[in-house]
Amino acid sequence: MADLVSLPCDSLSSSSDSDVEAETLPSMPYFGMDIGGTLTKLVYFEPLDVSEVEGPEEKETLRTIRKYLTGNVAYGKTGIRDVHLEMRNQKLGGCRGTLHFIRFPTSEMQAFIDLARAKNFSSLASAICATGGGAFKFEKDFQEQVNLQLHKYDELDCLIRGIHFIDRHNYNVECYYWAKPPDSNSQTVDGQPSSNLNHSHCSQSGKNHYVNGSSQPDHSGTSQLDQSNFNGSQQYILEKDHLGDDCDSSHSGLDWVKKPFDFRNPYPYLVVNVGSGVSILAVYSPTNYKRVSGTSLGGGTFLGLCCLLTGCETFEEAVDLASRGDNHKVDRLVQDIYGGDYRRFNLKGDLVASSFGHMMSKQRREEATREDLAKATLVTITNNIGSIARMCAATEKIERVVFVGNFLRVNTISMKLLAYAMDYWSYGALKALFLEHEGYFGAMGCLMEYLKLGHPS
Ligand SMILES: Nc1ncnc2c1ncn2[C@@H]1O[C@H](COP(=O)(O)OP(=O)(O)O)[C@@H](O)[C@H]1O
Ligand SMILES: CC(C)(COP(=O)(O)O)[C@@H](O)C(=O)NCCC(=O)O
Repeated sequence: MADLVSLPCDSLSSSSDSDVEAETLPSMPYFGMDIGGTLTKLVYFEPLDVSEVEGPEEKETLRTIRKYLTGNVAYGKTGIRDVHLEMRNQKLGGCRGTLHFIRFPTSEMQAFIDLARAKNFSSLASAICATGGGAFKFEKDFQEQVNLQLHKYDELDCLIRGIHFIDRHNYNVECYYWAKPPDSNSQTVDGQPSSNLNHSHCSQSGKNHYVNGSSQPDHSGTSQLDQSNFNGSQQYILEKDHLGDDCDSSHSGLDWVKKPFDFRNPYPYLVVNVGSGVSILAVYSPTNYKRVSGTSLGGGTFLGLCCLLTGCETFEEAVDLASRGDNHKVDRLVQDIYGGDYRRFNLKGDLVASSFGHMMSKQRREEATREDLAKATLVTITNNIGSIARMCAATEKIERVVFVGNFLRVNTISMKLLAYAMDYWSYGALKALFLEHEGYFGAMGCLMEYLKLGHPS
């Protein structure tokens, strides 16, 4: 089998395509694989025409693989193709085709290896490109059981490359944010108690004054990176009480609305990758980034704790339970401790003072439902991630914070809470951004490595 096959499509594409570098693509099939702590993500590029491939046996095997992947939306009991994320008519290395996005639990890796053997994958390629911790963990299994080498790439390099590639190729659709509705100051959310956040800083421009003479910053959404309260710490003593009625009482952002964001010139920005655990990166250019922090309290923690506390079995079930719960039955609020607001430091009574703080009471434990426990777990993990992200943004002096990772899948509660928290705690200085392909950027970046595509400009 030849290492390189002639391109099935036009091999020399127009010079205006920034992503074209290689004149020949490596052997098909074209896969990028990200073997994460919980989920394995596969990005499969399906060229429009495979007729140029040499050898009838190879052609047949390629067809079988293509038919299996694109003819199904579910694979076995746990594999899923996210059809809604499919990207058609994409040009990669001079070749047009469709990008498909597939995931399965990493715990099912043995079934995947068995499938690769059954589909005779190694007759087509001697190696697959892989990233994520599992690229290291499962390397020997692939080698011994399917005779496939894993070409390993760093997961954070792949993540950044994948973000830039998909954003450029899904222009105007990929990146979005959650915006507060025009009259958000007067709204409460879905009949829920009004606060889910750990901190509150009400905005009433011109009304309240600090002893150093500065007025409290407003929530206009304009950049205020140099403001003293950027990191949410309260360094000033208030001259007077300012917990007025016009404080935003909707502390969950649940009434916020989705809007597109132009991500063409995003630098510098922070990436908060919420997978099993959380990695936080500061990105300064397409090729310059650093990992600034991380936390072990991530998506795996949410799912693990939820399974323990509620007996649920899946992520979808956990999020659904949370959507019907009330965390205030579980969390202790400022008013549970103060009897009302803690006025001196601007903590409203309905803020969470102590996550799960009510659960020390036997009666409260008996009253809390599975839904309440799921919601409290989701809010606790989300707020903690938001808090750490906010501190990293302050330290790095960065305004845009992009949240990715599959923790955000079907999880608008967390997205809106993060959007709200970023905005509120920073007085509008920080903007939380989100990307449609949530957990697939590592796998996309890995496919780019395989195809030897350059960084999009
Ligand atoms: N179908 C699912 N099964 C398990 N976890 C899921 C699922 N969908 C979303 N999640 C959430 O996504 C997290 C994994 O995110 P991901 O970005 O794929 O990370 P990793 O690379 O560590 O696997 C899980 O911890 C869980 O919170
Ligand atoms: C080790 C990891 C990079 C693995 O990535 P994941 O599979 O969770 O996406 C990530 O879980 C992580 O950064 N954990 C937090 C470690 C810490 O900084 O405390």
